[in-house]
Amino acid sequence: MFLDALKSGPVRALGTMSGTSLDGVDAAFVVTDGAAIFGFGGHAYRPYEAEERAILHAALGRWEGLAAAAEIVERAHLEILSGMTGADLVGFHGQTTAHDPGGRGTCQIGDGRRLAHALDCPVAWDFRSADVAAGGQGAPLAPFFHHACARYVGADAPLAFLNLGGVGNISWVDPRVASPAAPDACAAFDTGPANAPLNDLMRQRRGRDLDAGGALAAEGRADDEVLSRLARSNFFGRLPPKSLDRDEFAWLGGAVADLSDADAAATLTEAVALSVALGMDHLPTPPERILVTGGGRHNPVMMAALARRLDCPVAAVEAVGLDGDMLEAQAFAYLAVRVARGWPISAPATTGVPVPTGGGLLSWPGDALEMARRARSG
Ligand SMILES: Nc1ncnc2c1ncn2[C@@H]1O[C@H](COP(=O)(O)OP(=O)(O)OP(=O)(O)O)[C@@H](O)[C@H]1O
Ligand SMILES: CC(=O)N[C@H]1[C@@H]2OC[C@@H](O2)[C@@H](O)[C@@H]1O[C@H](C)C(=O)O
Repeated sequence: MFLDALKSGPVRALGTMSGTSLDGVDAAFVVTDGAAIFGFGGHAYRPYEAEERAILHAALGRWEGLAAAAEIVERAHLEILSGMTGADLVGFHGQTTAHDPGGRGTCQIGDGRRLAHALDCPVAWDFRSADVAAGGQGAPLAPFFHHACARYVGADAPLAFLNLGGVGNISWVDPRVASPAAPDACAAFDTGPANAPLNDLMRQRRGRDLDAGGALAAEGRADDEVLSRLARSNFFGRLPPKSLDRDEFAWLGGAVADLSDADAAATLTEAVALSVALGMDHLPTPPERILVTGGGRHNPVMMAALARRLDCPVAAVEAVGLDGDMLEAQAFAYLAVRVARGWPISAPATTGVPVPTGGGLLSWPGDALEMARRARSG
């Protein structure tokens, strides 16, 4: 069985990600023992349909009344995962609808017990709640995986992974340190807004999901006043660890309201690079280079702005043979194995949790039956 396989070495873990940009579900295999990565496997993507996306959008910022959204998340995951056979364990990220680690906590939807039952496979899920309950930010959680990636690709000096999804986050990792939970192995934080404000602008003004290829931003000029206002935001002066809710920089939408479509897109694109640049001083040492992952790396205007504003080389993660469309799904495959082993998935320098902390729930195929039996008898 799975636990025996885990004792004897690497397993095939299948991770999923449904991120803040709400475009769809990514799923990807990683072969790992929860420490080292031994290889990557197949992957798949299941976009949310327009109707599903509308319901998920309406769920953002909400803490209750989320049954319809949770059902969509579970159904979409079930569809994609049932077509991917051979997993020993699934790492189900679910969907964050609201995130306020210093206040109400974090709201994660999607029930891993149902998936475990339907897929007949153990499922690790609800990765963030325990970290928040222990006083951490609950995010970012990818740093331990990024650390393993740096070792997998043979890096021999500190480098940084910059994820540009809806929100931006950066992991500084030192591959010379063996354990990701060691104090000097990783440092991470959310950098600020990434594609979320730009996507929202495109939806409102152009009825599109994104500024494909940065085409609209390329026609415009970034507005210095809006960028200066952004730079004055308290968020950038705050020391890490720190994490963001998707819509914490939603005011940017109002700030560009009087600009032309192209200038507004150019400003929101430049805002991403500016936010990252403002975070660089918070890294322990200058990284050898920054490897960009997530959808933002497909936007050449955003990538050019980063290259212009940062003092170190910037490249997409493909430069070291990784897959930037799947890295987050792979992260939750890797973290699932750590959850199953009872190993930490976060540390003081990644989420601000007081000590390296495990977390995540592990559900087995029988758990949903037990849950239903209890509900009937109770
Ligand atoms: N070809 C492209 N041109 C411009 N932007 C793109 C392109 N492809 C993707 N993007 C941007 O990347 C976004 C998706 O990024 P990604 O899948 O990394 O986000 P996510 O995982 O949902 O978010 P997060 O990492 O914040 O949870 C899209 O919504 C879009 O804004
Ligand atoms: C609360 C939450 O879901 N945060 C996400 C979000 O999307 C990007 C950024 O904000 C990051 O903090 C995190 O996801 C990545 C995968 C992480 O935990 O590393």
